[in-house]
Amino acid sequence: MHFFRAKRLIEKSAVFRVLQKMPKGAALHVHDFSILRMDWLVRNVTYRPHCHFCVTRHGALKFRFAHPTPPPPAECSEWVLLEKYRQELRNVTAFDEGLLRNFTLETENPEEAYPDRDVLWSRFQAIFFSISGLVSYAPVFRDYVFRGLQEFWQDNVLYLELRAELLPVYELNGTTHGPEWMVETYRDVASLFKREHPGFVGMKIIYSDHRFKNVSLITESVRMAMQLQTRFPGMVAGFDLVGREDTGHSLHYYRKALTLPAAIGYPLPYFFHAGETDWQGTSVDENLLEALVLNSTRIGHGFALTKHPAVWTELWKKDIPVEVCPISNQVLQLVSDLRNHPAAVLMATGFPMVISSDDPAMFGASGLSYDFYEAFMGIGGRKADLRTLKQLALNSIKYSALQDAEKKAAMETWAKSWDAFVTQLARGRSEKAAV
Ligand SMILES: O=c1[nH]cnc2c1ncn2[C@@H]1O[C@H](CO)[C@@H](O)[C@H]1O
Repeated sequence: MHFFRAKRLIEKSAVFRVLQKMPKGAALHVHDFSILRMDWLVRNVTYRPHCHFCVTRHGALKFRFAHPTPPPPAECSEWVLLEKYRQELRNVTAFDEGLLRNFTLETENPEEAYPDRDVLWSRFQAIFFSISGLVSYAPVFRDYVFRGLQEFWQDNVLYLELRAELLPVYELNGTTHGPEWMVETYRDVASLFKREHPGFVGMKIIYSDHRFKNVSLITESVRMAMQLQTRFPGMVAGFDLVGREDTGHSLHYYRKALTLPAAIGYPLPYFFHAGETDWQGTSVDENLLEALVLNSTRIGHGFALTKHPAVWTELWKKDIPVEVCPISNQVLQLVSDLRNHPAAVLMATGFPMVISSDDPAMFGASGLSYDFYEAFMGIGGRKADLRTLKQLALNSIKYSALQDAEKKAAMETWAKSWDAFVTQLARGRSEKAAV
């Protein structure tokens, strides 16, 4: 059953409630602006003063906080002050519900709404475009990151690695901040969160750029990744390329840019998206081979991996895990049957993997529990049990970009909460048995 239809049933299940309480370790594959439930953007952010919107030629909503009202952008109608617009509406609730629908891919009938990947990915990109005007406003950005961490922490996740594009963040007067400011802000917000939540380990950034850019732009980004990592070694874990893989450039196309760090003797870690497709034989498949050759630390998705036994074997030898994101694959790659997800083959053979949620807010999910549910009930098969779950949680810390000492500490923290979780689970069982 498609996740959009299964969601309510999942939430009612006893398995899901256990998974929510389970210490899941780390979220290693999540994208910057989709870590926090979208309803916060509607209920909180769009109600802040000076929020403007306009409608682009393609019918997408664009947002901007500004004072005074700036001239409209080229692709847009006039800016409308949202506060004023709402005052004139008869039914604000319906408007807000419409906004929320605009901010997620959720729908009753996904097969009808998204007949193919083109329709789906253009909606997906349009949502990122729309919400970026809200999240990239400096005061919102700080709150967004804090609340995003909170959402994962409440879901019993103690550490995150975030694919972040580090696009400019703006202030009310129109001034903007660059990537350094953003990494500093991520760092400061994460340490504030850590201070307030003992047991939380922190977060790192995987600087990511879009694979529709040409090789010279990506060369600049690779340089930027090295600069950022040199300046913030504890915060910047490495580099990745994001965006739709089959219409974007291949890793091979970027070869010159991506081999630059090695050529100058700088070991820049890579965390490539590769093989995020169920259609064999495209350059997306070849990205797997290229990711291996480029020494990727982990493989994002690796959905196509089982069709390439030689790459599969090599990755295994080098202990390079795949980051499996079941709900994302179902929604974005139109995978209908998660029991036959390639990760089921990988898991049955013991290939290293971690479970992550990619863009939970986009899919109407949150944290990691929904994806763990799909991994446990679908991918893991009939015999998946507490040991399976424990291994997946352990893997998420083992394969993280934490340094050895940090990793050891994270492992200890996680192990304590795991023991408490298992004790509680056993107590629950014996209480049930006594009734
Ligand atoms: O599953 C995915 N595969 C490839 N790119 C993705 C996926 N999810 C999100 N993004 C990309 O990440 C950017 C935000 O960091 C978005 O622009 C989106 O295109």
